[in-house]
Amino acid sequence: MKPEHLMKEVRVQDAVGLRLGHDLTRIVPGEFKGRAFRKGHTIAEEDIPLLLDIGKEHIYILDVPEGWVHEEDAAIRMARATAGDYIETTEPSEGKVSLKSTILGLAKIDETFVHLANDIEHVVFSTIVNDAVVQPGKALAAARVVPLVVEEATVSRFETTAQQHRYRTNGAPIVAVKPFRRLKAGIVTTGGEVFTGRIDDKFGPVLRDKLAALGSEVAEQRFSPDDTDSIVEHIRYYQASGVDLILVTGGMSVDPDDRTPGAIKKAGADIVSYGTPMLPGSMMLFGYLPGGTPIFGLPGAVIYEPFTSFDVLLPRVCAGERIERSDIVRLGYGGLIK
Ligand SMILES: Nc1nc2c(c(=O)[nH]1)N[C@H]1C(S)=C(S)[C@@H](COP(=O)(O)OP(=O)(O)OC[C@H]3O[C@@H](n4cnc5c(N)ncnc54)[C@H](O)[C@@H]3O)O[C@H]1N2
Ligand code: MOO
Repeated sequence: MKPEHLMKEVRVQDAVGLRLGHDLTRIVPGEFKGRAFRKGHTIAEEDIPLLLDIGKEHIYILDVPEGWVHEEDAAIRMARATAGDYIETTEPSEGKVSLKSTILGLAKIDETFVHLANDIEHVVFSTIVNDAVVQPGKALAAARVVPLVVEEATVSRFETTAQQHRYRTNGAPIVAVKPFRRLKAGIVTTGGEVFTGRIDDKFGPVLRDKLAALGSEVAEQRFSPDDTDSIVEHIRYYQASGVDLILVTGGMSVDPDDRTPGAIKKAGADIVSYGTPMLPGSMMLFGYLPGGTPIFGLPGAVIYEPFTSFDVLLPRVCAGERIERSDIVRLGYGGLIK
């Protein structure tokens, strides 16, 4: 049985008093795109001109038989099967249900599931990318099916795929948001030109803004000449003062005065990676100090470029994720920003 045989087609002029089988969309370029009539709306005499304006000479009156699922019910079930922590689902509109964040946090989306789901014929499960920073109200995913009604098997296959995913991953979320922790960061700003006051420091304000945007803060900023032992001393000071995160700025590339990577190593850090296959931000270093405090070596580009490898890794650190070398290796693909 084809879906079109499940629906009764009625001329709009004959539809007064009947209930609409699905949302009807109106598009006026530059002005409006949205729902003009809601599913279930009882058609009145005065609706007929607008129905004709949006190109409807006939409408569907729907009677969904056993074994078939209306697009709205399908979308609701798909959203329910995938929504995890800090996600709210919208009412269906034009057959679509969105999964929106209720908080500021890190988007967690399982890419493997998304591909498996969209391999089911008629399923549309569209998401943003994993590990993006999301604001409250931001949609992470939207679910719908293509025809107005689908076979029950389509929806139940989607639900089973979601269940199997949970089983396979020990309950990992399909679409969820991880809240950020409130971290206190200590900054060590290197560079003789800043230390001696030849130029004004630009790293402090940039890092304060980036941390504040994620709900964290700078506890203190200390300045150091390009001297390994001095940098190590500042790192140790922050370790003793118990900050959650240490950011060492400048001196990350190839000049003889670039001491930062050596100093971070000398402070005892386990270096996850010096070098990040993203541009800009390729000279970034990331590691963990004994005791587990994450430490970044930040290249000069962070004060100039709005989006670098630091903007990819900082949110993950704020969300409490442990960064492995494989996470950094994967940044190369799609990592050429500029
Ligand atoms: N021959 C090569 N040159 C460069 C390489 C390379 O691999 N080979 N890498 C490039 C990349 S990528 C970057 S990023 C930059 C900068 O690296 P550094 O982290 O070593 O930056 P610095 O040399 O310390 O400073 C560069 C520039 O930025 C100014 N600066 C630094 N800190 C501050 C501050 N706190 N406030 C204001 N301005 C600051 C500094 O005065 C310099 O003008 O290297 C590329 N070059
Ligand atoms: O480390 Mo640099 O940030 O690639 O410009």
